[in-house]
Amino acid sequence: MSLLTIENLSIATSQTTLVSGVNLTIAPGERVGLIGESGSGKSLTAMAATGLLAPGITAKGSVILGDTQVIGASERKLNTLRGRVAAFVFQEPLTALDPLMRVDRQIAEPIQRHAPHRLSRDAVHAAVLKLMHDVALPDPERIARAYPHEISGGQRQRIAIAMALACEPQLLIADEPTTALDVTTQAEILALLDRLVRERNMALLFISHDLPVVATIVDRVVVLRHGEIVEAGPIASVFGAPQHDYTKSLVSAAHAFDAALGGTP
Ligand SMILES: Nc1ncnc2c1ncn2[C@@H]1O[C@H](COP(=O)(O)OP(=O)(O)OP(=O)(O)O)[C@@H](O)[C@H]1O
Repeated sequence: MSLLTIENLSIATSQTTLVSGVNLTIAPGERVGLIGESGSGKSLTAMAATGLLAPGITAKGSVILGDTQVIGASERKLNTLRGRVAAFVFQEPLTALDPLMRVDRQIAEPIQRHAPHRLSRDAVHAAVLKLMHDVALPDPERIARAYPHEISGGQRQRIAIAMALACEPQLLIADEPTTALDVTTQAEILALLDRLVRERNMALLFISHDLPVVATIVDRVVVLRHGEIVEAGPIASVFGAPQHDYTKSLVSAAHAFDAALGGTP
């Protein structure tokens, strides 16, 4: 059974269709990339997966997350899925973090919200430190007491990942999680996501405009252009023998970049 089944999804404002005819399934433990240029509808598709579209934007078709039809579901129902069935990591960790709250309280919040019973302070603190350890944050006792502006961008993204992991989601949706980071930190965060997804047997929907980045972490890729899927398949075939002109241009741009860096053309 799949974890996420999107069928014939269209997303529109009252004026324009932004996404149309999108089909996408993700099985438990599967890693899928969603790629396309800026504005192609990647984020909207991901938001629709958990019913997070902004007011004034409507989705049609079918989105089944876990065993729930997301389209038309109540906020109350959707809140039981968010965090537990699917959790998000966004491009800019500061959007997920409250600038005025210490890191430990922010990680504690989803732990407490989803706990089946009230947890003691010590139990919450231990759970926070465990998550910080899982995302390989150095000096967790210090960082736990810090405010977001007192830590690096890479550390902030690790905190955002820890918060996403708090409720042990079956599907992690990572929307350009490394785009705002420098190249070295980008590689570290990718390696971390790769390890966490493997160790926790989570499924991954990884969104990026960057084909080489996607290729390092997913098995299968779906290419969006102007709100429609133009190509989909295992990473080796999409990379090795792209069919659509747009995908061909993405692949040759990636090869050209590689060649410029002295890699294999
Ligand atoms: N709230 C909104 N109201 C109107 N249009 C929107 C809204 N959100 C997104 N759009 C439009 O929908 C299209 C798809 O947006 P989306 O954010 O999904 O693109 P994307 O592929 O994720 O791009 P990026 O890589 O830049 O994040 C864009 O043209 C965008 O301007």
